[in-house]
Amino acid sequence: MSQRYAYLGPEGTFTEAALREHAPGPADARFVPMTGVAAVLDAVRAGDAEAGMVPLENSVEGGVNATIDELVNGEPLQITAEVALPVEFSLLAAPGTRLADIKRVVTHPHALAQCRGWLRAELPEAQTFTAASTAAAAHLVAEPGSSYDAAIAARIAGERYGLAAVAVGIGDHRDAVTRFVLVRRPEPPGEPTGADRTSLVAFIRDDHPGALLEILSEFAVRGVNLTRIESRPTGHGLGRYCFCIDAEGHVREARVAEALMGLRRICSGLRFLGSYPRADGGRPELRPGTSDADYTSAESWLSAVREGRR
Ligand SMILES: O=C(O)C(=O)Cc1ccccc1
Repeated sequence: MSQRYAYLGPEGTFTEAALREHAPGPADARFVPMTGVAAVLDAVRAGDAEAGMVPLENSVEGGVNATIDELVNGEPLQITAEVALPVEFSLLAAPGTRLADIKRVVTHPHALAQCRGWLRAELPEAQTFTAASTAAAAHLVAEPGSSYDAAIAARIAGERYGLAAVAVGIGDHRDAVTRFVLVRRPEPPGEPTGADRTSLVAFIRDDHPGALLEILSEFAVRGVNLTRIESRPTGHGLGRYCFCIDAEGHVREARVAEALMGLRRICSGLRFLGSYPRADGGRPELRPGTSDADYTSAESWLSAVREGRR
């Protein structure tokens, strides 16, 4: 059966480029553009798509809240793959438009944040507006009688919507990288590759001194390195946060499994978001005593103690 991949559309988004990098066109795959992150995730939840690609975080601007909040609060989904993509932003407008003509610029909030310095220097008078994606912004600019003069998007979006590049490479950080994730309905995680990441959301049981330290300790004592930790409001009152965590390793590895069980005991809620191969291929540096073999040997020792075999 043909696999349907939903993605943050319309055609020409960076997310589409990430999806094409992940699934470079098995003949039977269908890529389905959606109008927003929530629509992508809902299509997967409803079974209208087998998988969905959405942006998760950027090396300059941090987490994409629309994605994170959906993964934290919506009906559970599981991350099964990630793609890290360098992004290059272009200023796109109707052919013949000069920089001096541009008064109203539209794009995705993350693109805006990453081109702020360039806009301040080159278009200090321009008003900025946001759209559901960079390609959605390009589409808006291309509409007849559009109220926007230019969009910030991938150059390919300009080609797709008949816009010309007024400026290219306008991001403030040349080496900006965006991380995209492929989500599916919950399923048993794949086998560890040795270079994996585990994502989860931890909810503190009650606000008390050291609550975050307790969460971190569950990883620290088992030698599990974290690659991201971000607090997000739970929506249940000021000062109430959950922690979105990415850790090195796989839930099928003992040290990660034990850390997760520790969190499960001390947190009011714990949402497993997936164990999947890292895009950068990074392998954890194992601390002494934290390998699967060390855990197995400790379990055997405990059994011996309990059975009086010492
Ligand atoms: O995929 C896109 O085009 C988006 O609009 C999301 C986005 C925005 C900025 C950088 C990477 C992805």
